[in-house]
Amino acid sequence: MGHTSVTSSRRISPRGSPPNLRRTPPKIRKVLVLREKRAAATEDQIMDDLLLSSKLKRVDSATGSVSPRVCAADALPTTTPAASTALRQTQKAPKTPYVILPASDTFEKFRKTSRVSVDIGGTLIKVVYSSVMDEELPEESLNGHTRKYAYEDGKRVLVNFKKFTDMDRFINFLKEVWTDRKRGDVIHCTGGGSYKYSEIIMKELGVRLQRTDEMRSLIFGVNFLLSTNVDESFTYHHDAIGRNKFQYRPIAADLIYPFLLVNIGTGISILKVDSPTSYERVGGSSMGGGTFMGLGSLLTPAQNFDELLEMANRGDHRNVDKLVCDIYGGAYDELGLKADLIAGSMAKCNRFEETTKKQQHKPEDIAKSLLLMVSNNIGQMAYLYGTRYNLKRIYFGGYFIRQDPITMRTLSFAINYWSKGEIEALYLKHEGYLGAMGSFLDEDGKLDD
Ligand SMILES: Nc1ncnc2c1ncn2[C@@H]1O[C@H](COP(=O)(O)OP(=O)(O)O)[C@@H](O)[C@H]1O
Ligand SMILES: CC(C)(COP(=O)(O)O)[C@@H](O)C(=O)NCCC(=O)O
Repeated sequence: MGHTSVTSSRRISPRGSPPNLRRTPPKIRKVLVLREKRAAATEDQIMDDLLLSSKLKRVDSATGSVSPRVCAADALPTTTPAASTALRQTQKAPKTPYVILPASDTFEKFRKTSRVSVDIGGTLIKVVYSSVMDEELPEESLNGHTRKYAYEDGKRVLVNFKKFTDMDRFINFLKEVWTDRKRGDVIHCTGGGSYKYSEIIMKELGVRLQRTDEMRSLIFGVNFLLSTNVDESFTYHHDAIGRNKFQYRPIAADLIYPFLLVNIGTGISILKVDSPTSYERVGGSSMGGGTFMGLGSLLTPAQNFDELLEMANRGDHRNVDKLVCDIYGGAYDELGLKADLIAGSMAKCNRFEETTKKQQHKPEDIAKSLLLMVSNNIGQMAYLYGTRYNLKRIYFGGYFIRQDPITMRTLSFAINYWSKGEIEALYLKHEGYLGAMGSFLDEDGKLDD
């Protein structure tokens, strides 16, 4: 595999091995490292801005038309004044991305009682819960929508998003925030853990559990987010500068379908979605986020996902991957394979030969190679399913993505390269919460008590 590698923009010599940072004179190396660090910090800042503001270019996903940078929340219907919130704890505007529920009979009830949902997957516990917000929102946190709008209807119902890696912490958190819960109340649940941990959850929280099928939850979730949150989905353009790397891709509710959803959690589920109620899981793969974490923890000293990802962002995969130029001495022009394409992931790490036996490889380089290997593979698979079902938009969900530049660049490159620009790779702000969001909304789950 590894046909769709994305490599760093440093130029490689056509008939030699690629330049290596370690061979660069120390002074220049220092400058290069500093520059890379600064670039990474800017990237983080851009990602935060992306999630909390609406100052990015908007290109309509269906028509391709570019719209002015209007505010996201303006597109939401106005809410009616708050009903009694006596039972509810109120809170300040969260610092993380949230969704303000639109006014409709369905959501009105969340003003009066708490609604809590959890998606317990193979790795992470994702919680979505409602809260009432008592203060007006600062302009920035409102995705740019005007102060007037914020004052108008006073209290708002927010949907909050939080993830846990630990069951005890998750339970304790809910005990703290879900203060108005009483016996007979329901916690909405999805994911494998909604079976595995049902008894603990019910016993500890003293509530009943209502289960929604994982795939149904994903579709409900993505449908709600795409149709409610104007700036939910975006594209990633690695070669652009600054904010232009990201473009929002709003889409009219009646044009959302059909699309392909590739959910990258511990493993991968691929769904062809024709409508909120008509969908099919057309494929899957075991080479997902769990693989990146598992192999990453075997092969590097990283202590957690964030460290591993950060390592990958510093690494140079060309030290561990065999490129086309390592085999051909340059490009393989007859097949259109560029010299810097990955020919074999981690192929430079084999210790079966005398010449390579004693070679040491940097963990950063291994982490980068691993991330590229997993993302390339997913990108190509997504493209193949997209083509098979003639779908023009592929939404990527799941906590693996983490809006990471390398991951998004690799996925987008693969889709764009193989489909010759016919299929678009799209990302979601609430990528990791599709399942939890869907079960939050589902009224017809199965009660377990
Ligand atoms: N803080 C984190 N801790 C663990 N895994 C993380 C973290 N952030 C991102 N991930 C990635 O997200 C994957 C889990 O994604 P998720 O969508 O929550 O799947 P699941 O439902 O299987 O838990 C992990 O396998 C890992 O690759
Ligand atoms: C079993 C799962 C649906 C569980 O979801 P997850 O916890 O990974 O989000 C998923 O891991 C998966 O689809 N795995 C791939 C299985 C396959 O080879 O089709």
